[in-house]
Amino acid sequence: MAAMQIGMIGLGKMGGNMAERLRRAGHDVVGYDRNPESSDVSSLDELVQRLQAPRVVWVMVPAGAPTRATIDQLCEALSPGDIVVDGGNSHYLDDKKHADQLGARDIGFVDVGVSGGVWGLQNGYALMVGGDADAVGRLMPIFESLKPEGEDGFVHAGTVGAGHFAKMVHNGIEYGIMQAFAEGWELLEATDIVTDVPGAFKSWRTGTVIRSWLLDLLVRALDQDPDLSELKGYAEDSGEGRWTVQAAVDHAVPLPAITAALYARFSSRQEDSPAMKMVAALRNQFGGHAVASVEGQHTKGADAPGADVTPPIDGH
Ligand SMILES: NC(=O)C1=CN([C@@H]2O[C@H](COP(=O)(O)OP(=O)(O)OC[C@H]3O[C@@H](n4cnc5c(N)ncnc54)[C@H](O)[C@@H]3O)[C@@H](O)[C@H]2O)C=CC1
Ligand SMILES: O=C(CO)[C@H](O)[C@H](O)COP(=O)(O)O
Repeated sequence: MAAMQIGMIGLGKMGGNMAERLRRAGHDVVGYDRNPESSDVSSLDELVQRLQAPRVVWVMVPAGAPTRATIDQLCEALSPGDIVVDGGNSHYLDDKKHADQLGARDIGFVDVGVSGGVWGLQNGYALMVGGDADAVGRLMPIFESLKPEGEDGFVHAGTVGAGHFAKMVHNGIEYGIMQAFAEGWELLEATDIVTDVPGAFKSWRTGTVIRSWLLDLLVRALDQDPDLSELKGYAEDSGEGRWTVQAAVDHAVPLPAITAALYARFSSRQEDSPAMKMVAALRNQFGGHAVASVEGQHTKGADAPGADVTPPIDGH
């Protein structure tokens, strides 16, 4: 596979390792990051000057405003025949705008959904590519070096936007799988029935229907902190999950599992649940059911006749 020259913008957890994987494969990589400590050049303009035309520049910065600003700058600095690759987790609807903006100057655009996280340097990166066949063909030596060894780990998913749409759905699935593992773990931990919870997860790594890399990573996390006591039950999201749900609404496709997983993250960020306060207040209003006060005590409803503590639920 022919060695190429490529500019990499954004040398963080992803771009830094991707640049290193490309260098190990023999490519000439010039990296630019706004953080001078990790950058090979002092500005985006210097990066462009260091590259020989026709240039390839891979953008690997946070999605949204940083990616848009970088593509605006590249549109000014690059020349006809060059190609810009957006490998960040950008919204798929941004891709058409970027392709049109760059295309007006005869600069090509390819969107790539990248998966592999901080393990990609050693394992390779799965790539989901959107763009026209000529541009994608020119980039194949780069893709071949980034992807994992073997047949899988690469798809030319369609025209511009298809790469990021595929990655968005991938991440939606990621939300659902993680949530299912997390809920299973909570149930096992909440009961005394299985006495070796980490052992149960370990045993599932081989031969089971649910063996997977996420399961391997779950086992690794429990090895490091067996009951996750060092963590708070708080999970951020960076956009892909909500965009998956938004796309599902736009196309009237039911995604109950992925949607629930997204909402579970929102719930994790609440110290208390305003909605559940209202549910408690309404139960108290109509049924005189006990509520938990902010002091943590169960109290009777002030005006409800005969309000008392809810009896235990008999599940059988
Ligand atoms: N971390 C992950 O597991 C994955 C991340 N991604 C996506 O890859 C992109 C990069 O993510 P990470 O490397 O994890 O983030 P990061 O925060 O580790 O790195 C981002 C880098 O971009 C630099 N940067 C930000 N704005 C810049 C600008 N205008 N010009 C030059 N450099 C700039 C920052 O200084 C930083 O070094 C994001 O779009 C992210 O959503 C995609 C797949 C997996
Ligand atoms: O793309 C990824 C993994 O495939 C990134 O790690 C992404 O940040 C995960 O999404 P979120 O931050 O919403 O959990």
